[in-house]
Amino acid sequence: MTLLSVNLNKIAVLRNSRGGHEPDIARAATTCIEAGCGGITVHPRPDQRHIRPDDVRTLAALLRGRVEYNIEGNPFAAARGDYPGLIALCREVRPAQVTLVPDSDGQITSDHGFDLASEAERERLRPLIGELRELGCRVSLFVDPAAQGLEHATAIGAQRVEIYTGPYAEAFEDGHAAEQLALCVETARRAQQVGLAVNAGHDLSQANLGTLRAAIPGLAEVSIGHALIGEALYEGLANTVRKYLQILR
Ligand SMILES: CC(=O)[C@@H](O)[C@H](O)COP(=O)(O)O
Ligand SMILES: NCC(=O)COP(=O)(O)O
Repeated sequence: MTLLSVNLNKIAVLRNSRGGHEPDIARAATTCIEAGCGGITVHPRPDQRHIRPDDVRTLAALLRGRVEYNIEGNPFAAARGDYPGLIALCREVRPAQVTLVPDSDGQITSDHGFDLASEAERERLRPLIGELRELGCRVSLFVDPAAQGLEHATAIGAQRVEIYTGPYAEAFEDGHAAEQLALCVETARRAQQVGLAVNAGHDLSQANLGTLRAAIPGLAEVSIGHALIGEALYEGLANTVRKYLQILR
């Protein structure tokens, strides 16, 4: 069973474009939950272009005891304005899972994972992972499709990795996904071999998800936002979530 976690960033993009409360994040989350999703993902960023700290708090209250809450983001990005930083938000709301992502300020979206072959990178992450685990959060690290150094991830406390599927999705669209898919599959295999559970995400869609899912045995979770919310414009949010769940059955 692969859990579907719906990323609501793009609902917040639309809302923020006008100010006000619509479309409403809580209503969108409730719709996804009632349609059967297993989790909700948000990726707050210091520039608050989409998910804001208050959204993180609202969703925490709404999701508790219902579905998994996955908060993604860069733990090293500085607090800015009323954005207190990723770790501070996690201290407040204690999500089920925190996915650490090494994206920089102002980056249009995530485009690479942590370099776990680098001891310096690992030592920066180690205390943060320790604190998050003490808070009761499961910790996942965003990694490249051809990630190296996975064998060190459990030693610093990580329990999962999320494989960055952007290159796979791009290759799929161009009709030659085999090479990128093989990288994801091999990374998943090596991660599982060292005791890490495997998540995947970025630019997954109804078109490319089934192939990825079939190729990675034991895929624990996919987090999907951009394509899913786009598809929902045509098909409705609940229907779209159900279609993803069909693919994951
Ligand atoms: C880690 C990842 O791939 C997603 O969280 C992606 O970065 C979505 O974030 P945006 O919606 O800000 O692009
Ligand atoms: N972790 C990936 C995610 O949450 C959603 O990414 P995308 O589907 O918006 O590209």
